Amino acid sequence: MIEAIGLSKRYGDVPAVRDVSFRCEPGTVTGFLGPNGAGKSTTMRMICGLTPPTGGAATVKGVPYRRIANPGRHVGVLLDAAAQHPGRTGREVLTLTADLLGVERARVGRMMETVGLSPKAARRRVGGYSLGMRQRLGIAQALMGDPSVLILDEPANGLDPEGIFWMRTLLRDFADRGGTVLLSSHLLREVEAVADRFVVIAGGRIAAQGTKAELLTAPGGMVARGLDPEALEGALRRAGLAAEPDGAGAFAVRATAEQVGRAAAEAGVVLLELRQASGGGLEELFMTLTSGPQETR
Ligand SMILES: Nc1ncnc2c1ncn2[C@@H]1O[C@H](COP(=O)(O)OP(=O)(O)OP(=O)(O)O)[C@@H](O)[C@H]1O
Repeated sequence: MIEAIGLSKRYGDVPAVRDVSFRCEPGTVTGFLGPNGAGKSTTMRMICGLTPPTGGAATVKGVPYRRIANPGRHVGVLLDAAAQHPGRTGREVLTLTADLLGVERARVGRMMETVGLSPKAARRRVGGYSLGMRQRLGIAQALMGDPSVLILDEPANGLDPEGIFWMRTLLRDFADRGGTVLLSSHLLREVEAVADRFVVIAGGRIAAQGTKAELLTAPGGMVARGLDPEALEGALRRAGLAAEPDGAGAFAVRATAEQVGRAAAEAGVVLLELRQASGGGLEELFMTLTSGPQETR
């Protein structure tokens, strides 16, 4: 289980993460979604004790990560696959990891096989690896200690479609055996097929969270188009409804159809279109939730 409770992080004037709370339960894969710069990496680094939060707290298996003895035996972490030592071979990296965690070296070969790194590839220096190979190596490292929790930041980056399919299967199996998985991506389609729950972050804040069904039926995410867009925007704001231009002349509004309809009627604004943003599926909802201006203050 992973729990983030009101996590916040400021870098000087920049609030990178604001009051982020969510839970990842055993047996599930949680997709942590948001555009670049939304605050995913900062949140994951706080969960893993690498970045101190400005506010809030996080626990993994009930305790702060830094208090877990030999954490690699409980939590597999892959935060930056590109950060491997370029001069070591893949096998050396994994052997060092095994020694560090105190697991038998025989596991190195097994993990190479699990992630699809051939013995030939494992003899090569990491400096010559593609990003996809580094991701596979990073996942092998994360799995080395036979953890029950996996925290992976953009693990699909650099993987080809076959690699993404492989990773999906691996993470699904891991969760089906009772593991807890948190994986981030800026692309919905990379995680949509594997995640049980989604946490969507935009501008450092949680924009939505829940299962696919919950997200698609949740109030909010209406699309409204008015004869006079400015008048509609003013009417929505006066009614206290958050509205963001969708770039195509309409507004994404986090409210119910009734709230939007009443706000328009009270202001005498003619509505040309009013529908659930989720009519276009999760992809459209994700775009709506994350398409607002990424305010940084
Ligand atoms: N060490 C840092 N110092 C200053 N600002 C930072 C630092 N790390 C992150 N930020 C800022 O915090 C915000 C969130 O960044 P973060 O890397 O967490 O986002 P992200 O969702 O992981 O995006 P990406 O996928 O591009 O890494 C951004 O505005 C970023 O510029």
